[in-house]
Amino acid sequence: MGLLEQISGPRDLDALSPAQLRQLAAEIREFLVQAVSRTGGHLGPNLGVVELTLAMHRVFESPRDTFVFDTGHQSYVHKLLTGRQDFSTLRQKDGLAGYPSRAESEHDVVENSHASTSLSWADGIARANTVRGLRDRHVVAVIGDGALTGGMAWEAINNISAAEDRRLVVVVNDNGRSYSPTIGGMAHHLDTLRTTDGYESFLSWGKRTLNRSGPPGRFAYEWLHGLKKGIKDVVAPQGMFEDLGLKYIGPVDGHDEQAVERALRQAKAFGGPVIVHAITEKGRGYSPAEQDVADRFHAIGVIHPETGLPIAPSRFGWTKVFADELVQIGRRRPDVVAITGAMLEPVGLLPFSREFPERTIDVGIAEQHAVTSAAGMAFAGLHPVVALYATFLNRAFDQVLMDVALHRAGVTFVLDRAGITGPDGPSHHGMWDLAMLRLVPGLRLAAPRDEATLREALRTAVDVDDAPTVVRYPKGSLGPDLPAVDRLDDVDVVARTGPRSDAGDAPRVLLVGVGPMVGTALEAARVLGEHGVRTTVAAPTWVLPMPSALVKLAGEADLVVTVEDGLAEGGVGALLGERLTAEGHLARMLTLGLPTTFVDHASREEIVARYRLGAADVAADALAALGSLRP
Ligand SMILES: Cc1ncc(C[n+]2csc(CCOP(=O)(O)OP(=O)(O)O)c2C)c(N)n1
Ligand SMILES: CC(=O)[C@@H](O)[C@H](O)COP(=O)(O)O
Ligand SMILES: [Mg+2]
Repeated sequence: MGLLEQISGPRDLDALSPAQLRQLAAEIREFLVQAVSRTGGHLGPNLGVVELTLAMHRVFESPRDTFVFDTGHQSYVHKLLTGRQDFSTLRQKDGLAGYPSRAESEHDVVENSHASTSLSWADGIARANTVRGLRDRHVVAVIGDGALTGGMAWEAINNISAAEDRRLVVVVNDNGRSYSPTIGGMAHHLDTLRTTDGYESFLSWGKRTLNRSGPPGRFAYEWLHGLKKGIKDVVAPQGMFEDLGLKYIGPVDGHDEQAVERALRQAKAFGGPVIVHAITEKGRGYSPAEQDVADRFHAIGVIHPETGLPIAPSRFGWTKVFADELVQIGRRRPDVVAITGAMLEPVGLLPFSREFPERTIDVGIAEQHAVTSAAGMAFAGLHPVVALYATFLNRAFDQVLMDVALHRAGVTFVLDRAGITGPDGPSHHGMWDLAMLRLVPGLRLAAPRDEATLREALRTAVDVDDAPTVVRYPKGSLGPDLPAVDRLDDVDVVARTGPRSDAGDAPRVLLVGVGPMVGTALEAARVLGEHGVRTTVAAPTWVLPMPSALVKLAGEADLVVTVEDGLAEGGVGALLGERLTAEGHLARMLTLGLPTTFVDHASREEIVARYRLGAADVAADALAALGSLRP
């Protein structure tokens, strides 16, 4: 029996010797590689925090002491040490969540997975502990160097540093990378702290020299100490954290469990806010990850554990088409620049960055800054394309509204992973974008249904220079093109099914598919046609503002059914309903989409089935609604 199987909770770690802890770390790495290669997940980040997490659980006493993992994608080791060793259903329906989950364990607290929030959470918890007189409880926040580029982290540090009595330990897990290497002044500062080789070797040279010349006198030690302080200011300008009032311990080798323990014990004893700077390596101990220059296996699909090669082909067809079209636009338009929030490759900007490195801007995990900075670039004559995952635009709503839209800035937002995303769970579904963005005056939004409309929408979007434009599309593979059979102004009709339009009094249904749900609408229309229902399938690419042609078409139908993979309340269907009512049409409507709830992790197909968004269910609901329409 291995050591890992004997760990049912953190206190089982207490009796282990340093040698046993090293063995346990090796077992955990082997477990992670085997388990995550079967399900997919955040392998690289977790391989990097094995010793760190072991040390945290030995020095502190979770759940009495609170652990907050920034983003939470690096919490697998924590799960293993807190009674969750069945990873067979990781990120699958009803299985283990890919992030901390309060439903799973009392050891999990923050499950939001949007980066850079951990220090605010930790500040709040520690403040509450102080107010409630719980002076012996500690809060430990683990934040990556990437998450540390986010504005919220600095708002929190500003508060934490002013609170001398707060029992708060900030562990900076510094692997030098977000997905790709972390950028900016903050990253540079950490880099400087990390590369104190000159300083450390000078010090050990000093110690060796003194030792060789016999037992050192007091003077020699004072000389060494003075020298140490002097050089440290020159070689390792660690002043920033300390100038802010935070005690700084480090840098410490994050893969030396005993060294991390020592640093954490020191931090615990200090009694006020402390930063422990740990240097780690993403993907540590698994050579395919260590050698992966792109992202060190940040988030993988199913792979062969021996080789690290993917088992399924690439899943991101929409992203690839965007990537290709943007390069073509970039060749024609020298004013077009691309902005990413630390996700160059996942959002498809790698090809653009290779061809136009000077026109590619990685702002770090800083979506709010990305948006307002884009407004500035638009003002100064550029056309920025801000490429984000849809869910991460949520936090920059105010900037879209007040900086871009109010100033009529020509900025294009490309929202990947819009709608249902799947295994990353509630925080990652990009399901709020349509309901949120419809409130922005002047904003135009396209939800392309296939490759051709994605390319066309992007070209149209970058031509708009006096308003925000948005192109949103889902995660996953791209189906075949769905050409129009007719076009009414700017609304495509992609099918007409059922009896001919002059055939008696057969009911007329308008099915409206939004983006990837056009395929679903087409299939549902085929079923309705077989039931003798005259069905028109409309596929408006530009859904905001609401196209008048769509309102007109809807006004002529007996039943209007809208299908989208965003919120039903407040989405495109709801907006169409409002417009119809405002214009005096009393069409019967079914607005199908996601309920206003947090949608758990599961595959896209399972979520579609759960919320009755598959073609068979759409058709059945439409037929039921028609039944209730009959006199
Ligand atoms: C607001 C927000 N933007 C983007 C992301 C996507 N994202 C997830 S992890 C990650 C990189 C995090 O880097 P770091 O904090 O250094 O952790 P590491 O993966 O290196 O351990 C990014 C950009 C996110 N989770 N939240
Ligand atoms: C964005 C984020 O947090 C990622 O770590 C996520 O898990 C990756 O998901 P994709 O597989 O959709 O890129
Ligand atoms: Mg990092």
